[in-house]
Amino acid sequence: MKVGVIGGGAWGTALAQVAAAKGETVLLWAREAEVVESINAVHENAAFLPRIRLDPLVSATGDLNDLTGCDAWLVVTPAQHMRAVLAAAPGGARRLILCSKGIEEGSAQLLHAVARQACPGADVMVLSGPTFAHEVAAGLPTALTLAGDDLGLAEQVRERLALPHFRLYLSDDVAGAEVGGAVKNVLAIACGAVEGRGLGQNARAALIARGFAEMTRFGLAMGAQRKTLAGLCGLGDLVLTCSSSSSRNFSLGLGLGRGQAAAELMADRRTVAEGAFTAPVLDRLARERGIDMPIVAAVAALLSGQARIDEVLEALLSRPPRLEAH
Ligand SMILES: NC(=O)C1=CN([C@@H]2O[C@H](COP(=O)(O)OP(=O)(O)OC[C@H]3O[C@@H](n4cnc5c(N)ncnc54)[C@H](O)[C@@H]3O)[C@@H](O)[C@H]2O)C=CC1
Ligand SMILES: O=C(CO)COP(=O)(O)O
Repeated sequence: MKVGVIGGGAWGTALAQVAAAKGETVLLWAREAEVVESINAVHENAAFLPRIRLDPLVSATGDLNDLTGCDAWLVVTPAQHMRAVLAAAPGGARRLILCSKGIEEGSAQLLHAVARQACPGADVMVLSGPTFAHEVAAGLPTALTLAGDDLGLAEQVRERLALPHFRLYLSDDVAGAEVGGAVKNVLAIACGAVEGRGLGQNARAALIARGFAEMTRFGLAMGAQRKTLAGLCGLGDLVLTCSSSSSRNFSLGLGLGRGQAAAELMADRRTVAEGAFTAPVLDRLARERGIDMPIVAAVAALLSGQARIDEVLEALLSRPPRLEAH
């Protein structure tokens, strides 16, 4: 059976390359005809992952029905479009490995809940970690968390995908694996804003540590395990994304920190900065559940245009002192 990849952005394409390197025949569904054409004709996704020559075992289709011949699907759409794409995909029980990072705005649900509703009867797992697509596609060493309720099934997936330079660590904490990736995107916007405003590296380190406290509070409230949040898919991904302008979320924050408006920065953007969509729903969830997430609230206010960078900074820096562990 083939491996299916749903989503022809940078990450879906890099994952297709990994599966092919393991000897799997891969069929990638892409929304854009030019991506399908480019992969099939010249073995490159020039639009989203340029200058990477794809393995001949990777082919592409624009028709979701062609995925019927694939028993495992790597789902790599932007979070906000996952439900619609899965609803349009052919039915039947199969293995879904969710590789996107975010919280659905309308339902305020994590993506594994969305996938279970869209594909009843499917086995749903989550693959997440510190993984810039271009490094993975270039074969550089990377380690990720693969989480599933059934560790036996997760082990079968690991056997099909893992490579010496693509290390998969198993976990049974599906919610924990998802929370880290969703929350770190919002915190990366904050770190980019700190950089853009010229606040220095001490401030960025403080923000990463206090951001991790927010991620942990939220994760525990969502049923995640603390050790998962402290692992690759939580702290690991937070550190990566908060320290590099290769991150789309960090670069969005850079612009905000320099005083540019979110609408201006988001206009004409072809690649996805998930944190911009996760921030408002995460802020709303935190308020509804009484979870203290001041950095997330600051990012949501900046993105909505309700506050300017210096206003959110003043609000954060004037918070009353308290015990660090709280
Ligand atoms: N790029 C990376 O390094 C990594 C990305 N991810 C996650 O993977 C997911 C996909 O991101 P990328 O592959 O980077 O995408 P990308 O930013 O490279 O490309 C944008 C993608 O969005 C799709 N898209 C736009 N509008 C759509 C719609 N209406 N319906 C369905 N799809 C639509 C495009 O077809 C394209 O595949 C995101 O959740 C991201 O957080 C996770 C790990 C690493
Ligand atoms: O999730 C990622 C790395 O793990 C990619 O981050 P960005 O979406 O911010 O580029």
